Amino acid sequence: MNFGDDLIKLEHVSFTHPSSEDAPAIIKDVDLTIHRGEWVAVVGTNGSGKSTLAKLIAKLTPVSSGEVRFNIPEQPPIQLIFQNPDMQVIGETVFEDVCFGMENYGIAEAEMRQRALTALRKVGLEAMTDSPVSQLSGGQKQLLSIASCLCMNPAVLLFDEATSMLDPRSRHNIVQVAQELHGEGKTIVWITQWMDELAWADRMVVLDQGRVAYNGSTRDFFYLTDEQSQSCCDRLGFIPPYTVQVALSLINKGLKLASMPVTPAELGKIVSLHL
Ligand SMILES: Nc1ncnc2c1ncn2[C@@H]1O[C@H](COP(=O)(O)OP(=O)(O)OP(=O)(O)O)[C@@H](O)[C@H]1O
Repeated sequence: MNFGDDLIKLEHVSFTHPSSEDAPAIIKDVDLTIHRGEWVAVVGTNGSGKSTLAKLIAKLTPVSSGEVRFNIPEQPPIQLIFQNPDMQVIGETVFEDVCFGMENYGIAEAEMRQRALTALRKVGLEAMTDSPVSQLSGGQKQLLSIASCLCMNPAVLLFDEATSMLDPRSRHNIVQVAQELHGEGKTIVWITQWMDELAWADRMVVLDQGRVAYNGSTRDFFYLTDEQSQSCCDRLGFIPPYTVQVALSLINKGLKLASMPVTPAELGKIVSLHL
């Protein structure tokens, strides 16, 4: 797949928290480019620096050294959807909250209403449009903060483990919304701990103790092996998604697969060739 311009470029970015300057850097010498229209997944274990990297990419946190460069004419350039919705929910009612960011950008009332209702419908919150935010569950607040970001129509949507509080149906729904937006040309940065969420990414980046340990295709991450028959996924100690586990088990049983599946649909297609 071909992608457009370089939208965001991180060059030798490092970050040390100002409160613990003697401690090792949290982000270490990261070089990373995000292209227009790309879906980049970022994975890493707890504490590997994913949320810190997200805030550096969105320029919400200043780098300690290096540079983050934007080549994004649109306004707003980027919206970060946090892991914890309490970081983002501001309004008294659902409708007020979803309109808050748009008000700051001076969007006309009628358009604001239309964008708000469309975003609330997309995330499945339209029935709660007039509800007080205080009556929302944690997961519903997360859906609300996703809706608030969607209706800002940024060039880049950066989801920082945004589905971690959601039930499986809502999570599936949000992945579908992101897929639709990606299909329309939006750039997506998707930070996750769920290996099955990598299936939709054009490229994945693995963060290990603040460093980029892998930057490439998901297929190569799971299937490309070294002389010791270890994949990058094995070496870094991740457990591959169910689809890849099934494919590897078929290969171990001697089946020659026509190609290496990452999504369940790809696996289904390959297995059907052997029936
Ligand atoms: N305010 C702070 N002061 C000092 N260190 C911090 C601060 N906030 C985070 N850290 C440290 O930075 C490191 C990276 O944290 P970060 O939240 O970016 O990781 P993460 O990969 O997003 O983790 P998780 O998956 O658990 O959310 C951790 O070791 C954490 O302890």
